[in-house]
Amino acid sequence: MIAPSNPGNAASAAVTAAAAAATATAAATTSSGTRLADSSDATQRIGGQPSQPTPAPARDGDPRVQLLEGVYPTFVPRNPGIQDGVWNARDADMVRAVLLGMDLPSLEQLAEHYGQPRFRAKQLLEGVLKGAHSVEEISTIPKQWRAQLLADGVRTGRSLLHHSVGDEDGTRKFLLQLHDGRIIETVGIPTEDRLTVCVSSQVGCPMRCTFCATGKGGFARNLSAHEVLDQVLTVHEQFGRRVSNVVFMGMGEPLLNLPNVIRAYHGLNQDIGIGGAFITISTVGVPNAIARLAAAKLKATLAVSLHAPNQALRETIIPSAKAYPLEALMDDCSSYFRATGRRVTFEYTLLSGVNDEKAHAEELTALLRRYSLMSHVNIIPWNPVDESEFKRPSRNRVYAFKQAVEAAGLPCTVRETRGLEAAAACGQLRNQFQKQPLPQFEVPL
Ligand SMILES: C[S@@+](CC[C@H](N)C(=O)[O-])C[C@H]1O[C@@H](n2cnc3c(N)ncnc32)[C@H](O)[C@@H]1O
Ligand code: SF4
Repeated sequence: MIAPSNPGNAASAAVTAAAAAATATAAATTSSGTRLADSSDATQRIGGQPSQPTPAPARDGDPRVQLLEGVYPTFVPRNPGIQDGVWNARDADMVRAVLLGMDLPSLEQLAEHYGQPRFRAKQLLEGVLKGAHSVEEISTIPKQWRAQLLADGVRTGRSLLHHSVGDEDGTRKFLLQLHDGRIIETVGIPTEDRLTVCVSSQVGCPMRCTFCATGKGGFARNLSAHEVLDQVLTVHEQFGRRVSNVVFMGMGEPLLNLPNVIRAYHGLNQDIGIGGAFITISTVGVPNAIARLAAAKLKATLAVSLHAPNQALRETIIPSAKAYPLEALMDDCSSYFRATGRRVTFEYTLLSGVNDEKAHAEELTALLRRYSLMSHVNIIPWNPVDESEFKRPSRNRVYAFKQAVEAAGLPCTVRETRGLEAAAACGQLRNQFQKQPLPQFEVPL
């Protein structure tokens, strides 16, 4: 593991400033021009309660990562404040409750708080999973209680469908408007026997990879677990079909939002019924985070966005690589494999004339073989992004690269480009609709 490039305090101060900037600009504008209040203000006023300061999230581990995770509050997290089996929830937590993503014990405590029998907790959960967008629509619970929950500002956690586009190959991209007016992208990718959802983990992304439309669009905040689950429920509803796979390959860097990603994983697994092996978490690399992911003992597949076989080239396309050198990243992948026994996938976005030479393929396979990770290479031909100087490689070039990787004995696939991706790379559609530019700032990794 590398040493931090910035002393902790300086890094913390920088990220705190970034967090404050994100919060200060949290008021957003809808497509119709209506200005929406920052949701933290809105929740503080719910139910006529006096303004309450939002509780600071717990910060264990690396403060550089933790501070970004805490950019935005998670309302009632899974197992909130449970210590020795007792939930020390305050009334203020109740009025901020979001049902989606709460686990059964927490929902039971919510029911008890209102003097309702425990079995009502299951009715709340099932109501939301079956498509209730508002507490009012959960018809299995008493009408009077519904009114009370509504008055207290208890939300289901569902977003508004803002816009959607479809392609003839069946892929559909959805823009979802969140509680605070911000917009995220989610994609449903159907095949005969699968429906995969490509979920976002953040509003924007602070990593600023040079070839990525999301990276160019700035960063606002982390998503809460319920905002990830909502994306999957939306795709399920829109396609009228069971979701089989979830990939964290939409907007954002999941390992900068690890607690919420882990909570979302458990919700996907336990509430929505998606097997852990059918969930993929993709990362460009965040110091200390891969070890924390290993410690969470998920069955998900780890996909690492490598995109270059050496440090010098990687730094030119991924700014955060300067703070997290390739060797340290590979050491962490190796430790992850030893700790979990799970194969790591390496993603390689192929950029014409930048990283697509045969020599790059050979260097890549030599690197992966050195770490003997049972790795698998997934080539992603670059999808054009407006105002970008990169070029998409030709089909011949893509398959020549694949052949060179396979010739060295490593399994390699090419990610099929669906029509929509070719027309609008990840993050680009959202950039067109998020009228208010998001702040740009450095992640002091
Ligand atoms: C959007 S990122 C999200 C997950 C995570 N932040 C990461 O970088 O792995 C998912 C994958 O999409 C790739 N990607 C981003 N923009 C792309 C583009 N315009 N064309 C092809 N792949 C792209 C990234 O390199 C990454 O491997
Ligand atoms: S590729 Fe991933 S890490 Fe890089 S800017 Fe895009 S979303 Fe963020």
